[in-house]
Amino acid sequence: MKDMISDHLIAEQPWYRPTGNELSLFEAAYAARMPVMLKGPTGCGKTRFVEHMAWKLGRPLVTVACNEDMTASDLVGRFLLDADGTHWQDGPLTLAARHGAICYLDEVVEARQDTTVVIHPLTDNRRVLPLEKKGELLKAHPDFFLVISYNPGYQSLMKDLKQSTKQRFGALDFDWPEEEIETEIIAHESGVDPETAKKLVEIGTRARNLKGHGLDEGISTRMLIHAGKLIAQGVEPVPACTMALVRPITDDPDMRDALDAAVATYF
Ligand SMILES: Nc1ncnc2c1ncn2[C@@H]1O[C@H](COP(=O)(O)OP(=O)(O)OP(=O)(O)O)[C@@H](O)[C@H]1O
Repeated sequence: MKDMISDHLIAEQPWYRPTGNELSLFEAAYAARMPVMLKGPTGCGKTRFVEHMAWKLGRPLVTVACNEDMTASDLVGRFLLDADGTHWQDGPLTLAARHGAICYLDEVVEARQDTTVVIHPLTDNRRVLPLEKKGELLKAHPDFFLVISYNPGYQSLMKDLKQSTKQRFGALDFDWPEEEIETEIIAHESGVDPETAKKLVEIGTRARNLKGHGLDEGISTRMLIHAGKLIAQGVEPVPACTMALVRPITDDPDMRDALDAAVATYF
């Protein structure tokens, strides 16, 4: 089991460009063992930030992509039957709590509320995880730390975290970086020159202004990086932007025209 957790250690520094004081706030929260919620739209750097922090703090990182079919057993663990009989297998949350990893529950709002409540005893000063089926009360390793991500845009009355869950966390807001910083990120991650990266960011800014006027979500940093990677592969900028930025985000013909026009302004 020790070996399984060492698989989660991050050997090389994941490049992360800070956009504010998030590094020091996260470190302080970690030192205080105050669970952290990263709030922000899809593709704005939350996962990269957690990876960077796990590397910086020297902790293994166990990531779980949450979904509505996920059960408490998927997080905590279950008995498995094999040729030698039954044996217990820790779920990702238990693995992290037992060995002192950072557990990152990505898009936690996707999980049903009856699944999410299993984190409650781990996120207050008890720091325990009851493994009811196994009859074990696991005391979390002193280095165990819980991080969740949450996209406020997706929230609805049907799908939201309970107040009793929210109030266990400190929260850091993530958003699209300032243009200068996002340009640096696009250039670094995709390999395009800074001038092209700047144009992509400007297209992104225009498209983000359409959010709420026909677009559900703005073009993410991730999508701009995709466009940059196609350009770095030798694809002409217009088809690269059409493929990476316009086509994935909307099927509405008027919206596609508006985005195509934004691309044509810069390339
Ligand atoms: N501040 C940043 N420093 C370095 N890279 C960044 C930064 N912000 C965004 N990126 C880049 O954007 C990509 C997408 O970010 P990331 O995967 O962290 O998004 P996310 O917010 O976790 O999205 P999701 O909620 O969909 O998982 C990263 O792979 C990275 O290349």
